[in-house]
Amino acid sequence: MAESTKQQVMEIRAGLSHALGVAENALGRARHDEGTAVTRWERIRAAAESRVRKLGAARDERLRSVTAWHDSELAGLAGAAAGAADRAAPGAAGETWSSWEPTPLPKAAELRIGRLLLPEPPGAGATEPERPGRPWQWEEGAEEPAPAPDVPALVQLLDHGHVVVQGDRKLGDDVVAALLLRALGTSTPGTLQVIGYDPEHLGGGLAGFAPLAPVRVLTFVAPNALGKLLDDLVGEVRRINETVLAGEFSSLRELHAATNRRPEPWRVAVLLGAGELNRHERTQLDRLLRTGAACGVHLIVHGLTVPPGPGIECVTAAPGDEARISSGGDLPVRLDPGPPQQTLTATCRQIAEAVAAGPAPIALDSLLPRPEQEWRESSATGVTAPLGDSPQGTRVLVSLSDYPPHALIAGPSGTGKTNLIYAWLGSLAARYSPAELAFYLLDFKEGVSFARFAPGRRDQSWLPHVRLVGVNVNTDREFGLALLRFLGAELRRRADAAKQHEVTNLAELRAEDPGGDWPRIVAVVDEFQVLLAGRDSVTNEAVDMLEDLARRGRSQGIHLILASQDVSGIEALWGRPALVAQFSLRIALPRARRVLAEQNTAAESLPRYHAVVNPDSGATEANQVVRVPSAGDRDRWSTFQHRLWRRLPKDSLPPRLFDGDTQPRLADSPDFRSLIADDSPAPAALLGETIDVMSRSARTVLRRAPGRNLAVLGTRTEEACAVLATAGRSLAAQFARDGARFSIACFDPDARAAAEALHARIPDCGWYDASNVDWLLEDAAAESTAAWPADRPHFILLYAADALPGGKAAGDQLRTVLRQGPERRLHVLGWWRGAGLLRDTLGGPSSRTDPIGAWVALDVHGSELAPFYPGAGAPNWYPRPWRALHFDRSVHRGAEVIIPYGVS
Ligand SMILES: Nc1ncnc2c1ncn2[C@@H]1O[C@H](COP(=O)(O)OP(=O)(O)OP(=O)(O)O)[C@@H](O)[C@H]1O
Repeated sequence: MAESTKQQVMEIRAGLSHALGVAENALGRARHDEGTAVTRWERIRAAAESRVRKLGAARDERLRSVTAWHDSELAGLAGAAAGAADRAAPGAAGETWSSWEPTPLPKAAELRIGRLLLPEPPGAGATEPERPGRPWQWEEGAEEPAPAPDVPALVQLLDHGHVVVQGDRKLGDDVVAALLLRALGTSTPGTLQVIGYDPEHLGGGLAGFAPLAPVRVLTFVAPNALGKLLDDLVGEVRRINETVLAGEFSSLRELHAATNRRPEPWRVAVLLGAGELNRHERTQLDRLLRTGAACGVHLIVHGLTVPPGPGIECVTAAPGDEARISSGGDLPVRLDPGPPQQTLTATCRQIAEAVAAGPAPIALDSLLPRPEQEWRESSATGVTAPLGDSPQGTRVLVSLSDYPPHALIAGPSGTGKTNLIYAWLGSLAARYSPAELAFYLLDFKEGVSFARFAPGRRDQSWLPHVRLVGVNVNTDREFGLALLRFLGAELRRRADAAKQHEVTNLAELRAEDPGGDWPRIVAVVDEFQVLLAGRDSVTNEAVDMLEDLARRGRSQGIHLILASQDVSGIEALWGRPALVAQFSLRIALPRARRVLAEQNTAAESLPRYHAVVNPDSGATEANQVVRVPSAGDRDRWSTFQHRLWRRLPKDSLPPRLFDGDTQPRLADSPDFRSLIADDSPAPAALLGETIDVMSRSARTVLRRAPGRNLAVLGTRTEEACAVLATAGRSLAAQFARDGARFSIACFDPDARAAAEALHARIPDCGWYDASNVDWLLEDAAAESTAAWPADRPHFILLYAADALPGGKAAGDQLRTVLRQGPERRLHVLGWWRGAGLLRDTLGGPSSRTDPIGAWVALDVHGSELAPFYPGAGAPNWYPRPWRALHFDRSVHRGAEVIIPYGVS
């Protein structure tokens, strides 16, 4: 038993020990599991925390970007609104008072009265703390969103409607003052008139604008005159509708946009508290509210109830954020303070001064049709173009046709005569193409006023209609004659064509010959009194030709415009009543005398920049007052001219420019350029440029015949050398290398350089001076008396022939050459430094002068030339710089003035 008990104990012990081992194992595993679980739990917890953090950051980031987007979107919209407002209210219309100054604008703008208070972005103000609050969520250095721009509160007045101010009286007064000042500051002085009605304060409400009263930019009506004011304004509206808009336009704004004209001022009536209106006043007010704005009549009403309506902006004046404008809906408005007193006074004074100085210029554009309408008119029966507006706002049209055919313009210096001509030509040039209308322009004034129409160094364009421009012609009256002769020739061409087609005037000729070149011609001669000054042959010929052109040009489409500072003193004109009568279109600038009829004094009281246009020889009933736009601005003119010029075909020729102040160049002479080396038996020596419409060269033909020598007379070395150089070069150009012989002899050291220069230009030319000229003369005298003419011509150019050395023997030889040489093809082209010295060479006072068949006189008086001039008289010649008198007895009836070619 004991054994079995022991056995049992052992078994139990073993069992217990086993159980203990198992339990310990289980405990160890459980502990391990617990450790694992704890680790896992901690990991999971850490991950969860990190995710929460990340989600928070992502949420914050998202929130931040949504806020930023919203802010920038709002700022963008506000910026766009501010930009639009800037465009709608540029310069003085929208500038804040701190930097405000008047800036007249080309068209009416909206006017600022305060600031629109746009909704604040949620990021701003109260919501600020919600911006990223944790340091890691806000990037260092990131830009704060820009503050929302200031969006002005604008109201429309000029060319749009009326403004009614209600609410706080004092703030309302500031609004009225701001509106008025901005309206005045954005319009050109004088183009806006203010009429004040202030029964309570008797004008005190507009006291700051008082400087405008003396110049009538501001007028007040009496407390009991509201009815009359409204009646007057209604009357203006009716007149403007009837005569200015005339059914063609629905408003002045439309008229302005279409024609660039603004013939009527804006009239702004400020009604400050009117009490009760009677029925008539109410009706008239309603009419104005309905119809005034189209005619530039606008009302600013303060302290009077006006029901809302189209075109009426209602401003509710209130402090803080309580103000409103009807076009702004519910958006609150913060009103600007009233304009600073100093700004107000200074601006009003400035405007008053400008108005007192006279009306502001009107731009040339107001005369021009739209570009797409240019060159549409036909000149078959005449040319008609506006010259400006009448004081009543209607356009004043000026015509040249069968009646009136020609115009006389007068205006004392500085009254705008040249400007009027520019404006008229511009107005015509825009309407008629160059095929319909051609201009010939001559200005006898010193200066270059017509030069703008021709290509210049700075601007290569020209006015396409212009065929001829003469500037600086004050000393070259002959150029006036040349123009008249040219027009006379054109008149004959037209008359012949008319005869051929059996018609009597240009309109019929054009109908019969549609392919012909028959533009109307308008020839303008500014300061034409210079042409008719003096009792000489130039004046006589000019008046005769003018009379003929004026009489017959009418039906052939040739129109003359003569302009002068003072026509009253032009004897040659008033001595020919028949001539004056043809100039039935009269244009008088302020204070012009005698151009209108005797009793017609309209020009005496004309304001600046105005003219009286009278198409009926100055009869008072035909007066039309016109305000002439300014055509003086070179840039504007140039833009206009370029536009027309670009329409010309590429190969169009520029107009002929005659500038009396510049020396022509031989190299530019078409006659010189066309010379060919054909060994002609009748070579022509060119001498200088003729004063002519075409740039022709004066010439003397040196054929084999007695007397075919040329003498240049006078002491002016440079000019004498220029004439001889032209003659020598042009002759040389007509011969092959051996075709002619040239010899140059020079006896004046001052001329030596020029003589040598010519010598260098002519191949194989002989050179002689005092030391060896005897060889030349001996040889030449022998040739001159030979039995047969030489086989080639010999041209002897003598510089200072009067200083020929060699005494009597040499003198005799030279005489022989002069008398007999030309028949044997020996020609002398000599320079004598005086007409008497030439006479001495020829053998003294009783000698014959016919060996000198042609001469060019420089500083030699007409009377000294008598022996070399046919008939009893002497040519009418007073020396003037760089001009010469040319006479060739084989072709001329009288001498002609020429311009030596510059040395180049
Ligand atoms: N209608 C106008 N509007 C604005 N400015 C004008 C107008 N007419 C003339 N002027 C200006 O007045 C000045 C004198 O004008 P303009 O040269 O045409 O006068 P004028 O009578 O031809 O004088 P002058 O004979 O001395 O040349 C110029 O500066 C010109 O720009």
